[in-house]
Amino acid sequence: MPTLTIDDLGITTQRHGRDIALVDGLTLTLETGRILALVGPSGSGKSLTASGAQGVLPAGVSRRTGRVLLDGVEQRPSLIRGRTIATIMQNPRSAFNPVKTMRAHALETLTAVGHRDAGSEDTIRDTMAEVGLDDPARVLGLHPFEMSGGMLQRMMIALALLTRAPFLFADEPTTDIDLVVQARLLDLIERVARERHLGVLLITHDMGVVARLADDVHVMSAGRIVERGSVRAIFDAPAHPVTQSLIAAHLALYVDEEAA
Ligand SMILES: Nc1ncnc2c1ncn2[C@@H]1O[C@H](COP(=O)(O)OP(=O)(O)OP(=O)(O)O)[C@@H](O)[C@H]1O
Repeated sequence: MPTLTIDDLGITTQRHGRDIALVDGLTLTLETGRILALVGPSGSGKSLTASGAQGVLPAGVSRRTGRVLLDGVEQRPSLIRGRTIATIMQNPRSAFNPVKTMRAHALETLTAVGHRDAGSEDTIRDTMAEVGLDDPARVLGLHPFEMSGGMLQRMMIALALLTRAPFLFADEPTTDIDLVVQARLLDLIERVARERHLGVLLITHDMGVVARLADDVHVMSAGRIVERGSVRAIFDAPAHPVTQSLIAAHLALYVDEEAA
């Protein structure tokens, strides 16, 4: 079973001339066919972990340590991006080029990963249908501004699937989307991940999403993983105070919703 390991990742920034650790000695392993949720409070380093593993850090931060291994063999981050790891991001609207159609985006994705051929248009349409986009032929001609956030997020999932990458990083994939559409998109991500046997790193601060989708959970706090376990073990017996407070916040919300 293919595995992807992020080994000893360390990311820093400079403040007042000194190095500050944002991610510190982080190691985790994804397996195909399993969904690993990386949870933690805002600012704990979840997004930097995902971007650092792919070598696409924002300005002002740098990777000091760390390797990415595929089945135990070290990989260059620039070579695994797209080919080994596909990504779904938080704000689909900002992920698309506003002047390009969905067809142009899809063809660009296939070209980038070396899968473009005579059957490309059929493959694209089939994949769009797989993620629930009705009338793919029409949608292929649309620009981002002609589509809803939910449609764009489905298209982003379709682009991720077109790469045929065995691993998927989903960073707060439904944060900017309304609640009903959110639930459908989460179900979709779970369905395609299970059907295609993907190894998923699901970044979220929402324990409801974790309970719904994940197999395993790693909890981050201040740049480190402070607790690891199966979803059941984490919910049944959370050991670290950060895990306990994430679960308490989730249960409080749940009780409020029940009362409303
Ligand atoms: N470009 C940057 N320059 C300096 N510090 C940064 C930069 N990007 C992120 N940080 C800091 O790194 C820490 C981790 O950020 P990160 O975005 O990974 O957190 P997160 O756990 O994903 O949070 P959220 O749930 O809010 O997205 C935060 O303290 C953040 O302020």
